Amino acid sequence: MSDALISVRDLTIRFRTDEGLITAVEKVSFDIAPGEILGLVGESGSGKSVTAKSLMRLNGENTVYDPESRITLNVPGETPLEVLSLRRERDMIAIRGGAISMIFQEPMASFAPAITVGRQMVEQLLIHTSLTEAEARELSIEMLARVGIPEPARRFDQYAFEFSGGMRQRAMIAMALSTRPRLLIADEPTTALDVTIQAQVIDLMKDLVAEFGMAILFITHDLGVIAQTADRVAVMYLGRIVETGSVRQVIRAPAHPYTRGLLDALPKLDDLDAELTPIPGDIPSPLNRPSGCVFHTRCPQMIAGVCEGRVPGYTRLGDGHDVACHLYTEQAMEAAR
Ligand SMILES: Nc1ncnc2c1ncn2[C@@H]1O[C@H](COP(=O)(O)OP(=O)(O)OP(=O)(O)O)[C@@H](O)[C@H]1O
Repeated sequence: MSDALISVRDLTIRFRTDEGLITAVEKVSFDIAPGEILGLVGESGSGKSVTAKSLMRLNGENTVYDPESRITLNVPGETPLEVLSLRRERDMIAIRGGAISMIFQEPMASFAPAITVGRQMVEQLLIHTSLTEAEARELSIEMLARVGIPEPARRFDQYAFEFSGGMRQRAMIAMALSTRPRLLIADEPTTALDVTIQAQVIDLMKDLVAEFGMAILFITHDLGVIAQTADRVAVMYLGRIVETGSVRQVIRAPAHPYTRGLLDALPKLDDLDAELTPIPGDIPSPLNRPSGCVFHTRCPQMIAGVCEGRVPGYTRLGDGHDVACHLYTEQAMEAAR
C-alpha cells in the first residue's frame, strides 16, 4: 500500500541462541498510515517488542531477519527507505530518534542518570534537526510545558530521578516528540502508571497525534487500553498476527478464539461479579513452537486433524478485518455445513 507511512511485509525474526535458532516473529505484515494509531496486543512473549524494535533495527546482534522480510518507511516527499537493507550506522541515525521515536514502559531507561533531562533533550535535537543550541533549549522547554510539566524551565535543569513516575513518563514523551517523528512506538507506556495518570498520558498521546499528524504503534497486553487508544488493532500470539481489524470490529466481534480469550479475561464494567476466565495454559516457549496453528495447544475450538497440521491463512471477514483461523477456512466451513 503506497500511502502507508510504514509497511511491514512477511517479517520473520529469529535469534541465534545456545539452544539453537529460535523463531520469535513469523511472517508478520501490517501497515500504519500517517495519523493512525495501531494497537499491537498479546500476552508477554508474543513478539510485540521484538517486532517494534525491528522497525528501528534495535534488536541485538544475535538477530536474523529472513531474507523475504521487508520494512519500508515511506515519509511523504522523501525516497522510501528499506529499513532492513540499511547497512551504515549513519543511515540508522536518520531513523532512530528522527523519523521514528520510541517510548518505553520504564522511562528511566530513556534517560542517562547523570545528565539533566534538558541537556539530553537538547542533544537529541542537535543531532536530528538544524536548530541552534538556544532554539533547541527553547523548544525543549516548550515541549515539557506541552506535556503538562509545571515549571518547565526549572525542570529542564533537573535529573530524571528528581521527577515523579508520571512526570518522567511525560518528559520521555516530550523528548520523543520534540524531533517531530513520523512514527512513535509506544511500548507499554502506561503499564507502570496508576489509572488516573494512565488516562492522562493516553489523552495526551491522542492530542499529539491530532496536532502533529504522526502515527503511533501502541504496544500493550491490555485490550482495554487498546479500546481507548487505537484506531486499528493487530492481535499477536507466539510471533504471529492472528487477527487484525478496526478496534470496533475486533472488540465488538472478535473472531479468533485467542482474541475472544483475551476479551474474556478482562473485567466487565457492567457485571463486576462475573468470573474472569483467563486463557488456560501458558504461552509455549519459542523453542517448542507448536506445528500448524500456533494457538492450537490452548484453543478451546481446536479441530483435530486440521489445526495441528496446517498454518491457517487469512480469511477476510469484513472491510480490513482478517483472521488466521481454520474455523473460518472454506474447508472447515464446508465441513460444518
Ligand atoms: N535477543 C534475544 N535473544 C533471544 N531471544 C530473544 C531476544 N529478544 C527477545 N527474545 C525472545 O523473543 C520472544 C518475544 O519477545 P518479546 O519481548 O517481543 O515479547 P513481548 O510480546 O513484547 O512480551 P513482553 O510483553 O513481555 O515484552 C520471547 O520469547 C523472548 O524471550
